[in-house]
Amino acid sequence: MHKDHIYAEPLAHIQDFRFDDQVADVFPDMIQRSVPGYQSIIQTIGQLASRYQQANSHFYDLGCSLGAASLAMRRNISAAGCKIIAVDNSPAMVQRCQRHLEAFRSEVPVTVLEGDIREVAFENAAMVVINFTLQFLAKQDRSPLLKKVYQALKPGGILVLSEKIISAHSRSNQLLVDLHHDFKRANGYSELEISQKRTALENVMQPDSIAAHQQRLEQVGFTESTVWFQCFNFCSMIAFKQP
Ligand SMILES: C[S@@+](CC[C@H](N)C(=O)[O-])C[C@H]1O[C@@H](n2cnc3c(N)ncnc32)[C@H](O)[C@@H]1O
Ligand SMILES: O=C(O)C(=O)C[C@]1(C(=O)O)C=C[C@@H](O)C=C1
Repeated sequence: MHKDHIYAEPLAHIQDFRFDDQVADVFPDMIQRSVPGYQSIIQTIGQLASRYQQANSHFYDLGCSLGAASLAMRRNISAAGCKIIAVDNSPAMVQRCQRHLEAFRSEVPVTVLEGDIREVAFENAAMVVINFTLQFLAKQDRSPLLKKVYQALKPGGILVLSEKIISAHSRSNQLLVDLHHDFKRANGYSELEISQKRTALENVMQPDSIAAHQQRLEQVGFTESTVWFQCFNFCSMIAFKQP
């Protein structure tokens, strides 16, 4: 696995963070060392696919990167006529995702689409995963996407939404950010790497609070949702469409 050294040397100009070839090459190492609980979240997505699968339905992985969530779902789907659709708008990610999925054999078909999740049409879904991707959309684009997801879900279907979050209170927010930075230090990132990446993400990633997520989910039709995972300022929620 290629190690992430992208922000290790001082950069004269820190560009906005992009999911380009350089990031795609080190992505498994980067996300593992940056997101507390990432592996548990991926594993649980597999468990949820097993529980919420319905025959003849679609499973979407929106902002799939290298396809970790698609792989976890694929390993756990046994119902007939199911199909996974993984979407990402980064050509660097889509290329590698395709190769990654081809490296393992499975009966469950996966289609990898290069496209913008705001523009792709969804239907007949038993499960939709948006794992650390909604945070990269402009705030005004978040509700329309979630509304489209709600409408595409079959009765009894679920959305898994994982996000970096902010806390409404400044003292708790600062603590969660500090604990996250400690996590990064413990995983070998230097102060320079932490601060340069923070600057790179500043304009491209706008986290919401858990309350804002819950309110938005309710507004688009999800009458029930729950936080099933939180570690520091990272969380994962499940929203249910009534059976
Ligand atoms: C943090 S990564 C997601 C990680 C991945 N879901 C996983 O679990 O390993 C965010 C991904 O969302 C993609 N992305 C961001 N905005 C997008 C959009 N509007 N349409 C499609 N993909 C998008 C990026 O290219 C990137 O690969
Ligand atoms: O490194 C951070 O501080 C992050 O916010 C991690 C985060 C994310 O939450 O999506 C940001 C960009 C990378 O794609 C991987 C993970």
